[in-house]
Amino acid sequence: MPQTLQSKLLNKKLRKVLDKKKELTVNDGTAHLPSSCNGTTSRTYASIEHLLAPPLYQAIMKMGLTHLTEIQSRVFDLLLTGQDKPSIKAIAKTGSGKTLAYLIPLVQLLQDLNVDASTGTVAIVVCPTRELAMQTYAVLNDLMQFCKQRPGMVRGGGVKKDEAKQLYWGCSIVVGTPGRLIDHLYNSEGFIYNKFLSLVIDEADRLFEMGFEKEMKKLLDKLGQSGNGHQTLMFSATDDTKVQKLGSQAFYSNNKGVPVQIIDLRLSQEQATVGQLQQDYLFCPSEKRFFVLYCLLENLRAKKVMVFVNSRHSIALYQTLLSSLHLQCHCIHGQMSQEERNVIFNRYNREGQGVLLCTDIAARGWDIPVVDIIIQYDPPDDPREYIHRVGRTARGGREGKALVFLRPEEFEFVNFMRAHNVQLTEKTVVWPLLEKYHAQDYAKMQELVDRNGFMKTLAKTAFTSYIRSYLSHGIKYIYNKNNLDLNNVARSFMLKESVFKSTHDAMEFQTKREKKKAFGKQAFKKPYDKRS
Ligand SMILES: Nc1ncnc2c1ncn2[C@@H]1O[C@H](COP(=O)(O)OP(=O)(O)OP(=O)(O)O)[C@@H](O)[C@H]1O
Repeated sequence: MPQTLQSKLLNKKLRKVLDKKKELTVNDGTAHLPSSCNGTTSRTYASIEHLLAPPLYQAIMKMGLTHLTEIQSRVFDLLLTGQDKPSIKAIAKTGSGKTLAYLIPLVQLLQDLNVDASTGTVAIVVCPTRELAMQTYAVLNDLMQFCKQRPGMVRGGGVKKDEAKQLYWGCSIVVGTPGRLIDHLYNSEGFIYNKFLSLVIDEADRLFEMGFEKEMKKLLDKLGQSGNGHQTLMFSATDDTKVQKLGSQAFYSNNKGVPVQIIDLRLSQEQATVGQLQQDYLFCPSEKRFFVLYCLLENLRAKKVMVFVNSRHSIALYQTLLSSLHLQCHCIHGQMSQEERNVIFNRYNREGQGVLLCTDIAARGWDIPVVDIIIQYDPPDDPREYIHRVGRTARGGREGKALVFLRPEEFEFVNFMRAHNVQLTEKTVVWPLLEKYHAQDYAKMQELVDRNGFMKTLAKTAFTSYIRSYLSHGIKYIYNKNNLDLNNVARSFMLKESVFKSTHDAMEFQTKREKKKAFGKQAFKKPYDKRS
């Protein structure tokens, strides 16, 4: 499709500004050098003031940013100073400041082009979860507080009509989740994006995985029809060869000759996670898992803790049991209503201590202030998910701890993670002390399940979900069903014995359930609500 006159003019204007900037750029040779402790380089925002429009610089100063992080420095060199407007694939560790690395150049782009509400949307940021979209939108709002343009947000769970109205009034940058973005691109007449220039895909490896790939294809197709040729900026802390193919299609489907640059900060570093993160594992037999979790949480009452659990049923069970002993926990999972999710997300964000029981919807991108420790009670799906989960702590140069529960039979996990550049150290459990101080209270929780029919049903459902998720785990040689003693597993769900006679029975049950899910009415009800 030929370029429109308007977009040509827009690109010409942009090139002029960029040329001017190139002349002004001074590389003092100190960029990218790590500074003392807080994860930033020695390069300051003051030293790049000339590359930034006054309203943007003013906002950056108000946000208290002084130094650039390495990823910011590398991305700005390409997007703020280069003559071309390249597409970028950037991989940098969790908490390294990727959000500002892409948002600052986008806001600067608006100033360079002097766009206004009538120009429509010039840039779109896609995020895999609603909370991540909200968080990114909040940072964007801060950055644009002195700009004349307005940002917008569209996400599952939001009021579609209000979002459409907001788009109609003109949002220069729109942050959103894929399903809702597609919805507006196809159905909202007031959504003007014929001068669209930049697409950001945050948590790119997640967004090109199964489950999102169809939506992403649809999104790219639709944006491709805008005909201008846009840059694509992909960011993540991890990469995956399985999804690389689809990801590279995003670069080339509508780039109209836009060059592609790769920034992979992992190559220069031996560890996949940040240095100030202490990572431990503990061996714990199946039947003792919840007992040990309870003891840990008792001892961590004064800390801010996130506990990753693989099913919402387990979350419901553990939350009820723990609160019966006055150990209050927040919980968040994909089946909660959006309002509930917002309330919990905001409350946990504000609190200085407390426990959040969560599923993997909280694994990626969440920037919660000062989480002290991440506990992976149930196993992560793969090394990438492990890296994102532990990345919720030790952010922005701060220190943090992470602990993963392993059954003794799962010891290979340690070597497996070492092969993925994650070093774990063993934490020993002093069993006699735990028994001495906590066994009595634990017995009270056991009694609660024994006596209460509702709790027993909850425990059975949680157990069933755990077994199903264990049996479908991708790393079979580590999470091996053959060495799973179902009765012992049942004990950590406060049950006397397993619901199934064998793992085979559990598999059968799983198949029936899945068939029902695939062909039942529920499967078609809310296609975009299920994952996020
Ligand atoms: N230049 C900077 N100076 C000080 N703090 C910064 C800077 N850049 C980012 N931060 C802070 O560091 C924290 C982590 O940033 P951000 O959320 O962008 O990380 P990320 O790389 O996107 O992490 P993830 O991969 O987990 O999504 C945030 O609290 C952010 O405000």
